Amino acid sequence: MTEVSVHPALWPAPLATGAVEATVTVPGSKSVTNRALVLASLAAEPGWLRRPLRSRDSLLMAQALRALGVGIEETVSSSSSSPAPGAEGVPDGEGEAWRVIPAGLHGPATVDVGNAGTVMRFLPPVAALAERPVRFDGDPRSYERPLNGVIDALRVLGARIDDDGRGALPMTVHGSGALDGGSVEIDASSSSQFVSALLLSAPRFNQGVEVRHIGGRLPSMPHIRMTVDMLRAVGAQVDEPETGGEPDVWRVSPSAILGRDIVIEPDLSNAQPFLAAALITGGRVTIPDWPQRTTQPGDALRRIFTEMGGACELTETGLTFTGTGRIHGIDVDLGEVGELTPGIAAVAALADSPSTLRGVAHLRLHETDRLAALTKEINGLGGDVTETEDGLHIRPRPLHSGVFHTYDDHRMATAGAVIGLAVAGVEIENVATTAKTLPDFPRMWTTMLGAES
Ligand SMILES: O=C(O)C1=C[C@@H](OP(=O)(O)O)[C@@H](O)[C@H](O)C1
Ligand SMILES: C=C(OP(=O)(O)O)C(=O)O
Repeated sequence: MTEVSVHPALWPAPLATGAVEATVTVPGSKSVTNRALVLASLAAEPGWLRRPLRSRDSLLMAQALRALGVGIEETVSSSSSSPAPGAEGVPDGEGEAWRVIPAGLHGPATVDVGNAGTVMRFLPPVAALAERPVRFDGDPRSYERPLNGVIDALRVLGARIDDDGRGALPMTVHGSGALDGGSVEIDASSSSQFVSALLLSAPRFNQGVEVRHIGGRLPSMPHIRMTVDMLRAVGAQVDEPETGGEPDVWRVSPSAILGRDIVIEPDLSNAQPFLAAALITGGRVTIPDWPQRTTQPGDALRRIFTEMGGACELTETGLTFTGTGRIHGIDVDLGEVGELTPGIAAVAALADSPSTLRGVAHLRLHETDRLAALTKEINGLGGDVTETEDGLHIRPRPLHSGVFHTYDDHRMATAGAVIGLAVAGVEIENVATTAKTLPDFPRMWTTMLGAES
């Protein structure tokens, strides 16, 4: 639905000429921003998001919610603007804030999901609470990404949805202004976002929801934890496996959602390429405001990149990661943190020993088939990667120059840039695709390298 550029330019990935020494401020988390937008839109009173991510995925989310009647006002926090009551810990002048003013949700509307999993999965339950039809459409790839868990579940919970029978986009949700809710079984082994989607809107369902996962292994559990934590922070009552509930069952009671004032954490998955730069070049990179406690999967990088050869220190001010220039291979199950796979594969291709990345078969259904794309592109530079049933074997080889294709996948682009630090002549096709979650990536990358010692 959104225009995709036909002849994206090649971006020469800069080669590192020394150890990277930099402090990199990373914009807000996509996953936290888009959950916060949904919850604030369903709330009983206005709320604030401080330091939200402004990227394609979050702007599509905001645009869709506005189309359903929600007011989302963008302001720049400064001493001249009046801070919301209770806004703590955000100094004046520190970036943007979005004020979200909930309203009666209504169609008719068309939602462009782009290729955002969070938009295509989190918004159909919201549309089911709206009056009148809401049509969902998106990039060609969005038609191929699984949505059946959400569509089938919403039908069981009382919604009327017209799709073409494939359980995928495009589709129309015919909302009636309310949804019964109740109990539903889903197979969420292809995406944790099915569970998150149903839970996020559930306080507003007449009977709340009970979601029971009945399929194979559920990926990305930290993202479900994030959903549960954020629901509890807005006053919802949630029973879930990790706090004594039944395994694979989540329950949300009907309740009002409180309007809150929240500061969005930096996106730790988008910190990954910058940490990788320290690891690869034997440098040191600091990411300010790295949270002391978080449900973001990117926090696992502290452990994973340490095992691959670096060291890190988490202080009050942020995370400092230091590399030695020696990179070790790793045998790791990434099922909980699948979105880190492209960046880890890039580092693994430069290591001194082989790696096995497991537990990520569902990545075949992400922005692109990430297992096929990583295999093809790393091998295209002279690498030796093979796909397994649920991941990748990566045997490091001397790599050479070439074009690294991205398949409209932001994390392929940043993975290619990481390889380009160590391999001369790597060109990234369509680096602009990083705009999905990190629009300023090329400038941030060259600024970081400008600070090489
Ligand atoms: O809920 C979320 O914010 C996300 C959940 C994960 O999706 P999958 O469970 O489909 O992998 C993750 O990969 C995606 O980047 C963001
Ligand atoms: C899988 C990802 O995104 P989405 O939210 O579109 O699923 C990702 O960002 O790595």
